Amino acid sequence: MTTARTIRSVRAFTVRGGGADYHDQRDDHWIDDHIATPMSKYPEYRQSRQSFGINVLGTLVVEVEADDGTTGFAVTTAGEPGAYIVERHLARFVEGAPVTAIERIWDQLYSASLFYGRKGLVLNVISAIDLALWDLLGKLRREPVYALIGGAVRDEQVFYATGSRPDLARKMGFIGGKMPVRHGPAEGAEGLAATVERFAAMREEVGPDFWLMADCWMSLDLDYATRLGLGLREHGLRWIEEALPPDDYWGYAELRKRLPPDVLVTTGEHEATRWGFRLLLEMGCCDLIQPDVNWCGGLTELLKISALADSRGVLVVPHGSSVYSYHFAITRHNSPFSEFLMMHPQASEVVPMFSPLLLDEPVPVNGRLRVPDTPGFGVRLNPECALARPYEH
Ligand SMILES: C[C@H](O)[C@H](O)CC(=O)C(=O)O
Ligand SMILES: [Mg+2]
Repeated sequence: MTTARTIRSVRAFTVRGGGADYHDQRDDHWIDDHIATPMSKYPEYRQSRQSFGINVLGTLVVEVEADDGTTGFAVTTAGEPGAYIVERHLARFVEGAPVTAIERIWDQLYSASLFYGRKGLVLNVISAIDLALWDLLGKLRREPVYALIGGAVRDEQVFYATGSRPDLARKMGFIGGKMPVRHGPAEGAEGLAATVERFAAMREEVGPDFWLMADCWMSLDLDYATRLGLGLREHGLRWIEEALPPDDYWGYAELRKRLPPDVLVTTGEHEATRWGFRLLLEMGCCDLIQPDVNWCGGLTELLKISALADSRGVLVVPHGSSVYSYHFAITRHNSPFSEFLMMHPQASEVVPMFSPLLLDEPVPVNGRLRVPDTPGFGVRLNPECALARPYEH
């Protein structure tokens, strides 16, 4: 009986180069080529996000082992600081607990770290522990995680693609393409015009019906976001994403009021917990929410966030997070499509999102994916990726 099993140990490893810290790429990658950020006001940090440290953390791998030797694991963006938090603080709430005590463990992880956590790195760590526990439970019960949380509501998931080439994404069968905005307010009217021109040219390439979105990665201000949203609307903008810093709930609510209803305002990938998303929903900040299951608190928390959104008729379109969100989205009526982040340097091929870290990581084919029935999340760690364990306890 699974309920008799307990957790013998939890271990925290770090690894560099892609994986969950998907911004940790080579320097010829589209994802680090002059993309607007909150640091773009400083010219020395404008060309490369790695120059200000977007990839400073690296990947955290959390492994949980049951008393029968079965192991589950999950990954997130947290690196060595995350490993420290697992091994020196949060391990005590996991080791010795029943493998089924996922809710109680989550509450202890969150409550015990409230004095220094609440969002960001600590919630990334809690997310990885939570996802590792779900992976372990699935392996012990020999069920895919999606079957543990209510089962699939559709046969397959459809995807839009994020990257520099929506024109190629359309040919690969994706339902839409999301492009990074490359110029922020510091680059003035010229930068805004360049974004509109690039979007207009892409619209010509993809035709009138293919979804085109703009990802602003927290880089704009309310006035600029309003002008950009109106400018891109002329070329069929479907949504403007993360236009403002995540704490500016008031700015998002105002942006939502200023833009016409056919331009969706979206955000959420850097938000965490049911309370953070409740604020976004109750303040009317956005039309759909985009939590990242590796950052928002894990699957246990995302199920709560999703129910909140569903009660208000709001879609939940998880930020790209590979198998960890596929098993969630396929079970939710209000998650009818998902994001796939194009991790090929030129966005010209479909490669696994957390490559090279995971083996058996599924990818969309012709823009759609059937979630495999393999137990847990159905992936294995690539033994060729050298893991370090900096804070063994
Ligand atoms: C493309 C964006 O700048 C970022 O790298 C990824 C992201 O925000 C998303 O996939 O959404
Ligand atoms: Mg985004």
